[in-house]
Amino acid sequence: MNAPKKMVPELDWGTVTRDLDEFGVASTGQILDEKDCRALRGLYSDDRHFRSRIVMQRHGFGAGEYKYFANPLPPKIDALRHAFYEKLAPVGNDWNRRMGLDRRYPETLDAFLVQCHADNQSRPTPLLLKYGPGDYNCLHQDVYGKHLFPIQLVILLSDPATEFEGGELVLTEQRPRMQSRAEVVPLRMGHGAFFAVNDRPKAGSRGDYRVKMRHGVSRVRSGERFTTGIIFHDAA
Ligand SMILES: O=C(O)CCC(=O)C(=O)O
Ligand SMILES: [Fe+2]
Repeated sequence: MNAPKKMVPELDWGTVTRDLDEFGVASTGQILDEKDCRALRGLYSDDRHFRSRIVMQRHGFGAGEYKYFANPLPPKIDALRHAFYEKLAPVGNDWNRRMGLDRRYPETLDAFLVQCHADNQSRPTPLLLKYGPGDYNCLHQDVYGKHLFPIQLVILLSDPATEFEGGELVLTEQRPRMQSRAEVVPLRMGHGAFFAVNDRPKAGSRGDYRVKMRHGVSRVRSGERFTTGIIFHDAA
């Protein structure tokens, strides 16, 4: 008999934490199989799953579109959001301590969301993004109010070998009084990356300093690219 398929894969959290600390971004390895990726992509055209649709060009965000999932979230997304939050909360707490911020994150996502909801940050933020030829996502930060969890996740739902060209995930790190550094994150279908939402501490020769991160997507040169984003704070 086959064992039931686990909803949440085991990740190498030691490596994830180390890469997040050093670079502000960490590859996850495979999180979703091809069937999961196709199933999530398949939800895009059915508006019952979503609370809103954003056409990026209308807001100057880039080109392409995305939709925020409505509650209840797809079970897979909800399971990953809960499980990964618990692994990342200690990293967030360590970052805040090193940046001199008072905010500490509770152990569970539900406890954190109670805090968000108490201040009217209660709209779910996980989203599905769709890019066609020529589309791109300008460098940005997913901040939706005063409650902010400092790390988020994106998972690629299309196959870069066969389904699209271009469309690389790009991150920039802005250092105080220095030029910005860029990082391009190669992703495979079903693989993802954790990255800093905005500020993070960076270890320097004279202690920690604060760097500002932004993320975006370079121009899709051909084909269609889907991703799903898991942000842990809810939105106002
Ligand atoms: O499509 C991507 O790779 C990035 C999407 C994004 O901006 C996000 O998930 O917050
Ligand atoms: Fe984003």
